[in-house]
Amino acid sequence: MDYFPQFFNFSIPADKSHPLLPPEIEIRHTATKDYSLFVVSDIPTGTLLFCESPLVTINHDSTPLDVLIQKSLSVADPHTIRCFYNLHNAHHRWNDPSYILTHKPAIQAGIWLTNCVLLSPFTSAVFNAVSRINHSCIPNVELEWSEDRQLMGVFAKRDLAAGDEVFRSYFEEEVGHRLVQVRREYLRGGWAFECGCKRCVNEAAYWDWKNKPSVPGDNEDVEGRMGSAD
Ligand SMILES: C[S@@+](CC[C@H](N)C(=O)[O-])C[C@H]1O[C@@H](n2cnc3c(N)ncnc32)[C@H](O)[C@@H]1O
Repeated sequence: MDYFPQFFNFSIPADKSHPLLPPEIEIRHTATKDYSLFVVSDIPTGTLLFCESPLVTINHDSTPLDVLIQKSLSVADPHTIRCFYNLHNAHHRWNDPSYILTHKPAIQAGIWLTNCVLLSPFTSAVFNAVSRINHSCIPNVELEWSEDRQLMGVFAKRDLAAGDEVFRSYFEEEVGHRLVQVRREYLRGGWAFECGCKRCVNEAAYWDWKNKPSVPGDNEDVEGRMGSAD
């Protein structure tokens, strides 16, 4: 089955409610990162926030990525296709439905690379609600894939307070131990965005301050901010 512009409604999820999320979790628009998930009540460490099955899954072999995506979408139902095209695309900006007819593979690959999660060394997937979770170098949730149930669980890694934004880490733990410059380069290269998490902003400010010739009385701001977290 192929898809046409009339399948798409460009109204990304309405603020607050999302069909896959429990009432304790809301989707909201943010000033700098487009959409994001927030908790509306206190949630203790280890709690399962929600779980979700994949929207689209790909088994990787030597076939080019765009061909694999096209193949998976060709058997997807219209609702899945609409959800897929509503996801964020950090690699390929577009907002004109007719654009899809000429730039389809690039748009699909852009959405895939912006949102995909590895389920195993040879399988990746894109999820509808999990895709709205932004990255932080101090994540407060973690993902756990259940192969038996074919479900992705989102678990609180720390105690969450009502109003907290939900963040996961887009990279392996060892990258999280590296300097801000390395972490940002990793996300720029692989994910096409400049990390604006509080840890990166604070650490980058520290390095800016450390690398510039010292001026008396110039450093209170940075030293004061270094202790805060997401
Ligand atoms: C998987 S999506 C996350 C949800 C996305 N904000 C949305 O509106 O659907 C990844 C995109 O979110 C944004 N993003 C996620 N974490 C970010 C961060 N720490 N700093 C800046 N932008 C971030 C980037 O545009 C990135 O390409």
